Amino acid sequence: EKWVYLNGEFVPKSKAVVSVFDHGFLYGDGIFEGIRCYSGNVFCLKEHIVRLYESAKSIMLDIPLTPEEMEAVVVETLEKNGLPDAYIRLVVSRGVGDLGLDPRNCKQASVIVIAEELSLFPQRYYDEGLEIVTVPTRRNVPDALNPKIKSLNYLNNVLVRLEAARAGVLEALTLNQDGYVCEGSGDNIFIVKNGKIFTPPTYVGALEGITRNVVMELCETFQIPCAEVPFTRHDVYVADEVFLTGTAAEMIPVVNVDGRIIGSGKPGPLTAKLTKAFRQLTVQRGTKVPG
Ligand SMILES: Cc1ncc(COP(=O)(O)O)c(CNc2cccc(C(=O)O)c2)c1O
Repeated sequence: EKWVYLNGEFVPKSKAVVSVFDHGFLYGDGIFEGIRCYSGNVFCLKEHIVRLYESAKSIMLDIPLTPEEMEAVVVETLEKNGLPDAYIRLVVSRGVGDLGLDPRNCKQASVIVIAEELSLFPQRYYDEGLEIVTVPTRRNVPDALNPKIKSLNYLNNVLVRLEAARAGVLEALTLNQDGYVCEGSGDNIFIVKNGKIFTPPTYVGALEGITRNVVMELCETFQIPCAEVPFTRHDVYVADEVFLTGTAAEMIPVVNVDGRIIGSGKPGPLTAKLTKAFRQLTVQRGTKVPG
């Protein structure tokens, strides 16, 4: 049976429970990270931990572990479960309180680390490309809840994923309140046009994805011009290539958006080049799990 790290100890998966008075459950008052381990290498662990503690600071949530201790807990959870390839879900909630909203009544944050096998989209979509649609549900307004905070408030994302499912596709594109393209329900978007790459700036309302940042760094390495500029659905439709990025999704080509065939209708050459380089990085950059 798998082990889950729960508030300082490892418990069997079947016994990994939190209180109904946990404000992560009652109000979504908490933050999380999705991290991936490739052949014993926890990819970009430090970057994920930095984002976790920034999210915590932003919502004034005190994490009862130092970043170094948190990194060690992630590594230990992988070791304990003997998983060389895994998806890690790291959750920190405000913890147990009373039924009132006030977070000051929560004495101790809950810290949970889960390690599971995971593959998000079937392999053939990586080979052939995804079809996605734009959905009516807009992305959260940034000054209501900053999209750079990876919070447990994922109902907006869940509703987007529902609308994708109702449209018969696996992922959706969201717009912000001004009609600019934002991101998918759980991944960032990139478009390629005349050898240049574009991705929405986070102020449009997108999460600052770790994978997104790695791709932008790879563009620098390959001297491919890459800019964070707001763009619209029209720009997506007329792009030469489109792909999505995320820890769960990794890098996945998109070949059809709202019925418009993207470029040749096949995954594009720049997408392939960046994906190959990304794959090489996944076993190089990160923290090794001993044993
Ligand atoms: C809204 C959003 N945007 C972008 C990403 C990609 O960020 P990273 O490159 O740092 O992973 C995410 C994170 N991706 C994410 C989080 C939780 C669940 C799922 C799912 O698809 O089930 C996906 C996300 O939730």
